[in-house]
Amino acid sequence: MSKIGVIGAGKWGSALAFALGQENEVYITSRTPRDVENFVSLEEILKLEYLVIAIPAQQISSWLEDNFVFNNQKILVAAKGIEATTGRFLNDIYKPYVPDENIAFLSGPSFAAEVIKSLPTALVINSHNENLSAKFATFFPPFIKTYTSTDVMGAEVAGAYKNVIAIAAGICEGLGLGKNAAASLISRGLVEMQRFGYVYGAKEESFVGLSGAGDLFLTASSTMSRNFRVGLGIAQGKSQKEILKELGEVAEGIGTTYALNKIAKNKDLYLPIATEVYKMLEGEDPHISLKNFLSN
Ligand SMILES: NC(=O)C1=CN([C@@H]2O[C@H](COP(=O)(O)OP(=O)(O)OC[C@H]3O[C@@H](n4cnc5c(N)ncnc54)[C@H](OP(=O)(O)O)[C@@H]3O)[C@@H](O)[C@H]2O)C=CC1
Ligand SMILES: O=C(CO)COP(=O)(O)O
Repeated sequence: MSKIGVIGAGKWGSALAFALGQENEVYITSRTPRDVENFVSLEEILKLEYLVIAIPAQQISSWLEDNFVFNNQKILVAAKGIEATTGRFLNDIYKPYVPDENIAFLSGPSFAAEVIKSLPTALVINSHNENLSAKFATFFPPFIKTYTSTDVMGAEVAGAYKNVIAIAAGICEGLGLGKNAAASLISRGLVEMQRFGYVYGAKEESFVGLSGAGDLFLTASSTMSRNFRVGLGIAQGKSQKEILKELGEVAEGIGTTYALNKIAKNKDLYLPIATEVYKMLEGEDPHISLKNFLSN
C-alpha cells in the first residue's frame, strides 16, 4: 500500500483517485474545494512521494508556475493535450519543474465514467524511466490492465491528436454523413497523427496500440466523449462558446487544434483533418469544410 496524491478533482482525477484508492491510501485536492473523502490541501498533497496530476493541458503551465514545488515527487501526468498558445507538449511544459526520471504519462482508451464503475480498462504508462512506469503500474487495481512504454512522445501525440479527430468524427455524425465517411475519417486520422508523431520521433507501436488506435476508436465513435460532442455541436451550427457552456467540462481537442495549427504553420506540415477542424472552430460552415474534405 502506497500513499498517492491526486491533483485535480474533475472527472478524470476523481476516477483515478477511485481506482488507485482500491489498493492504496489516496488523497485528493483541487482548485475548487470539495466535500469528498480524503480531500486535503495542496500543501499536504505536495508532501507525498507519488502524485497524479489531472489538470488540463491548457492550464498546467500557469498552475505549475504558481503552485508547484518540486520535492523529488514521482509524477504521473493524466492530461491529454497540446498547449494552444505555444504548441508545447506536456513533457516540455513539465521539464523545468520535474526531471525526466521522475515523470510518466498516462494514455489509452479510458472514459472516466467507466473507470469509476470499475469496468475493465487498459492503460499505458509511458516514461523514459522504466522503473517508474513499472512502479506506477503496481498501483492500479485488477480491473485496470496496465502496460508500460518508453515512447513518451508517441503517447502524448496520440492522446492529444485523437481528441481533434474525435471532434471531426462528431461533426461527421452530426451532419449525417454515414458510417463509411466516419470510418474513413477515423482511419485517415490515425495516419495523420502517426505521420505527425514521426516528426517528433514517436514510435509506430504507440499509434497501432492502445494509446493511438485504441483511444481514437473509443473517442471518435461515442457520444460519451466530450470532444465528439463538441463536433456534434459544431454540426448543429452552435458557437464554440455555446458548446463549451453546455458541456461544462474540458474538451482538450479545441486547444489542441489551435496548437496543431500553429505547429503546422511553423514547421510547414500537412495536417488535413486538423486544419479542417481548425477552420470549423473558426466558423467555417461544416457542410462545406468536412464534405469538401471527404470528396474528390
Ligand atoms: N474525463 C475523461 O474520461 C478523461 C480525461 N482525460 C484528460 O484528463 C484531463 C482532465 O480532464 P477531466 O478531469 O475530465 O476534466 P474536468 O473538466 O472534469 O475537470 C477539470 C479539472 O481541472 C481543474 N482545473 C481547471 N482549470 C484549472 C486551473 N487553472 N488551475 C487548477 N486546476 C484547474 C479543475 O479543478 P476544479 O474543478 O477544482 O476547479 C478540475 O479538477 C484532460 O486533459 C482530459 O483530456 C484523460 C482520460 C480520460
Ligand atoms: O480521453 C478520453 C478517453 O480516453 C476522454 O475523451 P473526452 O475528453 O473526449 O471525453
